[in-house]
Amino acid sequence: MLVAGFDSSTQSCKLVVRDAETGALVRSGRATHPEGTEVPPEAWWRALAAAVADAGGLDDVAAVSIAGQQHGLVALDAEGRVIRDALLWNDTRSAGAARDLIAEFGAAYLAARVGAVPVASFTSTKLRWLRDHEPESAARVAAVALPHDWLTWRLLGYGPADESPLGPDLVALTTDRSDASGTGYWSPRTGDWDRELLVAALGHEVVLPHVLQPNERAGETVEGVLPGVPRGVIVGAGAGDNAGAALGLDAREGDVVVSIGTSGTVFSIAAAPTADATGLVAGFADATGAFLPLSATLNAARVLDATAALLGVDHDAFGALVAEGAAVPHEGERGGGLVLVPYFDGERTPDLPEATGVLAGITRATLTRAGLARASVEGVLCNLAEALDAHRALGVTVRRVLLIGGAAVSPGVQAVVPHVFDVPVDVPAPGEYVADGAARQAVWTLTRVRPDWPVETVAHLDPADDHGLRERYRAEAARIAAR
Ligand SMILES: Nc1ncnc2c1ncn2[C@@H]1O[C@H](COP(=O)(O)OP(=O)(O)O)[C@@H](O)[C@H]1O
Ligand SMILES: O=C(CO)[C@@H](O)[C@H](O)COP(=O)(O)O
Repeated sequence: MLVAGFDSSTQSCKLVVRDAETGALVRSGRATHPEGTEVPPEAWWRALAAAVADAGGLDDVAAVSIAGQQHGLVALDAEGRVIRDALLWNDTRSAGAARDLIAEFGAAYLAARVGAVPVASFTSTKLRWLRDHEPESAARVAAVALPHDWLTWRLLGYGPADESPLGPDLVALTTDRSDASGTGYWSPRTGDWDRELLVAALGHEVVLPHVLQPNERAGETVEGVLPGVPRGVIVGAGAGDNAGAALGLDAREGDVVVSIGTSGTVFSIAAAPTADATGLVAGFADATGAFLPLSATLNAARVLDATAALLGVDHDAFGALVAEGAAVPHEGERGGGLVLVPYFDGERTPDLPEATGVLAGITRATLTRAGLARASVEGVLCNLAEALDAHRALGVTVRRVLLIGGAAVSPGVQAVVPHVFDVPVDVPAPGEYVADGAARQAVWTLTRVRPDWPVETVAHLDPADDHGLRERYRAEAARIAAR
């Protein structure tokens, strides 16, 4: 018996088809998403269809789940049509709306009520932005969904009357605990939507998706929904991508997952909900019925992409340059060496949406290609290590880090990791762990038993001396925050 899992992520849609019993990868598919921080959801649906075609169809698959990028605002009108392009998690135009909501309710109050202090990424702030900047669109909103909710709805056959077999039944929208917890108007503590905060953000009531439990069915597919998708495939609840990755890795308490993809994320499994009034750690829910304290940064793999592009090298040559730079001792370098604070796209953790990156410690000796490559990796990792410390401050147990995401395989990243993280780091075999989590959920939904598939590790990195790097990074980051 086969199952399938999707990861509809920021940059692409990835699909894995796995054997339900052993977890063996049978085939996979992939398609790219458009660039930009506002995207027509239709592009995700086209990419999902292309990923299905790329994988040779799902005719032999018994169950499927969709995980996806969190927070994105999909606003639907009463006819089930998307009202405007979706504003994604990395769109910072709603930074002012986040400040307004915090001013109205208070950071500590919101953290206690919905587990997190809103930042520009959260759906609630995007709704407030819509109310304030596009009031005609805001007035037409009849339902609000997240990317994975909307894709699940479409896969079940719902959508505008002329585009879907089942038509625009908004009440058929579903989501899961993990993605609901990233909206800013769902409480991980009570498990309920917070409609007062929804109305405070948008200005009026709307239909919100029904929140499914981790192994609950969203429904099953019908005829004619998508080429390569037969009728009768069981559709699981889906998940936010980070909760999907935690499930895909079978992460347990004591494990902290650090992902270096489009976003940088640090998340851990917790038995009880968290509420961090500093806003550094969002108290999300996970995809197993537990909780997922999470910090997300806007600046991760793309900082390395940008630095590699500047240096005119590909990923492999960039990794070699970083490894070369990592061998250079910091001692004796006046100022201690280059420090790159990587706020290229503004930053979310810490909450500095208007910030830009800074390169400090420049001397004639330090400003080398290898030094710059190394500093870019160090900066991205130090930013994530600061977030890890914020988890510890909340009482999260940190026994080891699991390093995943597109850039985790880089030898340059792996050369720097021991000097930044003060706990052992395991690097699971390169894979699509978000899509794998969705596939595990599909099995769980189908059989009522959470699968126990193995996870292979390809590297184990023990902590090493940081040569004062974390302290120098902290000083430079503090200078930016103080501005
Ligand atoms: N060997 C590598 N070294 C550094 N970065 C890499 C490498 N391979 C992929 N990446 C980067 O990883 C990012 C994609 O990460 P991924 O986790 O797949 O994305 P997403 O966050 O969209 O799911 C891209 O920015 C890509 O350039
Ligand atoms: O905003 C968050 C988590 O809070 C991001 O993790 C998004 O969920 C996007 O993830 P990727 O597409 O980068 O994997």
